[in-house]
Amino acid sequence: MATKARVLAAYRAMKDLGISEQKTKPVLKNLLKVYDRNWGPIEEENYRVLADAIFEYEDTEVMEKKKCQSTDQEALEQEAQENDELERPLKRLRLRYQGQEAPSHGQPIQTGGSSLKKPKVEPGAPEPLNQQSQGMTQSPKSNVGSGRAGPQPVSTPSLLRNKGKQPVSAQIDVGDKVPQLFSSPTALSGKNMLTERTSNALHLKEPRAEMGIVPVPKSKLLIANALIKPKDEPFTDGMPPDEVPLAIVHPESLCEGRPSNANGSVESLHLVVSDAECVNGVDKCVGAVASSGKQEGDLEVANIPVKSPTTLEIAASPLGEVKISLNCEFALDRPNFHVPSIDEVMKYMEDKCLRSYKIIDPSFSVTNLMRDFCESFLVLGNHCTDESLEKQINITPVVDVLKESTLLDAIGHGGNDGTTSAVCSSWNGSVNAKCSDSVAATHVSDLPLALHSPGKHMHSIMDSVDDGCGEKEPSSSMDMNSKSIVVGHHCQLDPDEIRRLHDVNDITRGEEKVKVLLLYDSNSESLPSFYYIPQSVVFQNAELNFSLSQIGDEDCCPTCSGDCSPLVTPCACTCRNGGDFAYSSDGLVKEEYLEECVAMVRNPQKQRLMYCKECPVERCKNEDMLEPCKGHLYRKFIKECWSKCGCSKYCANRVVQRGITCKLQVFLTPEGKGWGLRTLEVLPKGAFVCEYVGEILTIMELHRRKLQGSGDKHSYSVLLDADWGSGVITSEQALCLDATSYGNVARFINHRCLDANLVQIPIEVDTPNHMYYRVAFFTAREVDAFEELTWDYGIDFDDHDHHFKSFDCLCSSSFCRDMKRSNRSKSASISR
Ligand SMILES: C[S@@+](CC[C@H](N)C(=O)[O-])C[C@H]1O[C@@H](n2cnc3c(N)ncnc32)[C@H](O)[C@@H]1O
Repeated sequence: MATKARVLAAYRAMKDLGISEQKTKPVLKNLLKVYDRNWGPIEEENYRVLADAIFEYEDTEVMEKKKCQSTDQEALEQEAQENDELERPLKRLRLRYQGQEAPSHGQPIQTGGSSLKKPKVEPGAPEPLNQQSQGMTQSPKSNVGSGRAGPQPVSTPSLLRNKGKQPVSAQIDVGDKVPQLFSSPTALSGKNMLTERTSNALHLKEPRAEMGIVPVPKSKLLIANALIKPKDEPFTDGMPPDEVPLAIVHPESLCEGRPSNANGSVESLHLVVSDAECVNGVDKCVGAVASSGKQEGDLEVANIPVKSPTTLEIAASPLGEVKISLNCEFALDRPNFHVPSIDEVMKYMEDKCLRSYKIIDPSFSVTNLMRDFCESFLVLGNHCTDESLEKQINITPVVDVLKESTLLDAIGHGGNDGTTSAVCSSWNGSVNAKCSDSVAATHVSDLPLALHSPGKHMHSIMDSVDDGCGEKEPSSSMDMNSKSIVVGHHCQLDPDEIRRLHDVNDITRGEEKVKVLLLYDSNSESLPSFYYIPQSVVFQNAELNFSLSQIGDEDCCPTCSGDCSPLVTPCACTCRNGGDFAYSSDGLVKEEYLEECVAMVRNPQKQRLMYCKECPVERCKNEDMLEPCKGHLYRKFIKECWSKCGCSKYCANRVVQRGITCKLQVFLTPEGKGWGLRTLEVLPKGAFVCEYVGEILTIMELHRRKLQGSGDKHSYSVLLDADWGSGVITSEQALCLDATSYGNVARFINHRCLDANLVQIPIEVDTPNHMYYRVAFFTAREVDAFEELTWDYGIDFDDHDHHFKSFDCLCSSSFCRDMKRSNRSKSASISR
């Protein structure tokens, strides 16, 4: 790009941030000097460096003015500190580009006349003490605010503005055990299969010493981290003293001699780290409570003293519930305090972040920041990846905590999407953000995993939610003050129930490259029990040879390399596809190929049926009185390249084996077909959707299972009969896929007569013997986002002995074979 165009683009970017060209010009000039006219670092991240430098410049100007006005020592000290801070971002910037696009060193950075010395960077040189202590805030959470994983070129808020104060962010240590502060009586008897506690308890690490902050012994810190219930808040009036809400320790019972103030509600919140006497008192009492037993699965509390009088509390459970609670008690000192709307607060915070913390990322939002915060907690707590939790957490503003139902909605019944997160603010100045991962989201819905009333003396806000175990505490037992802690208890579940607990955010439980969502609401029937498997597995005696030796050179292309598709002469694999590639370069089944496959299924004239001499299906039914074969549809195969071929995994002739790539969702069909599968994005014609995965069985075994009766309402089997009729097939060779107990998303695809939007194509990957092949579904036409995906099961609705349990077809296709059948029988009965 020409320099002029680059300059104009930079002006434009700054203008978008409300920075005038006049302000931008001198700073840009200087930055170009600093970077030796190298635009790369300046243009990066939407001119972040430039914006940062302009802000720095403005700050410097303000400081210069201050310097002129202020003469006393204090002002000078402050300036020194601010100068130090000011240098740091630039130092980081410079360090970042050192050795690559290195700006010329040794030049002073001129920002609009104010000369900023470039800090000397000496490798290995110790950093000044205050910088060290600030560096300590650069735990993973330092990046959480910006929602970025990597190091940030722009100073984080805590680095710039938390001048010498105790760090806001807690250091979370995983694996290091500390005693849990709160417990419930049920912990003693609790047999909780799901919440077996591991050593990865989340807790706070003692902050390292900072300038001006006296290190607090760990025991005292733990006390400061204790959740203390405000003494007499309206909802607890009349509550017997022993009815202490779960995880809330009444301060008066803990800190004797510590008086409450006039309104009785503030004093207890004032937990100052250095308040040794009370702290000790609390320590003992809390210790006593803790030793009474820890409820596995409880939320564990990490309470971070921000700076009195504000307390940040984080509660997390091994099930992945994370709750953040911020108590801004100074609000209580103000009689005119009103509860602002969460939207208002978010907006205000975003402006503040923009102004004060110089977060200029246009996608920055406080909600995201909180979500990232919770996500980080879950990541550290679960030892899982960010990716696996990515965007699972929803923050839902809920303001009116005085309405029980609203709060319950926010916490327990967070909405139809199954999420349970909430941000609540209350009249007493506490703000809660709660989020839970998928299991938690599921268990507050109607699925079996549910909350269990912890007993008479302990109440959680969730007690009023039907726990799914038949226990429902009256809502009067609910203590609204306990909202800062929500503790989940779980029923004992049998393995079958556990299987039912599908992760609403990804029913594949990470088995696929993409997540498959479950649209679940509390009115939904439960998802049938099954284990998600991404690839078919062989059951017992199914005769299936996966050995490499059976794949001869004629069945693969060992001499190919890279991608087979650009080859002029089709390779051995593609020869098997009629001498041409079945897939286009973008992975779609080629039009002609697809049309042929579709016609074979849809068009009766083009349908070719093959008849077995001794049909295995009939043999299953009655070997002694063998019925003639009813015919099997001839299908066109696609042969994909495979590991024994010389080409790479990214060869265009490998589509199905790469797995699902589109966004899918399992949902409850409104017509009454049960669960179904739909796409969340537009799919072009010929796109691979998914493979039908299940247990590879002999059809004898399928028949046996059918006779045994699984009790399942639905059937989940597919015959692998595309090559039957070519000779005598033994009972061991006649195979099918059964996805009843083990399967993938395909088990949710419902049937549609004739004009279904998916077509089934048999795929040969690693087994040249067509007794086994993969069953892949491709779109027969372009499919709209949110359209249900269907395929024609090929059911003859007149045949009641079909391997599929008969059902009344609700496909609503105008070609519906079942409808025609029922019309036929209706007209037959009329004519009789
Ligand atoms: C492979 S499963 C599909 C998923 C199933 N709906 C579920 O909830 O798990 C096949 C079963 O779904 C139901 N089904 C599929 N297509 C249907 C249709 N067009 N009309 C009525 N029921 C259908 C039948 O009970 C059938 O046995």
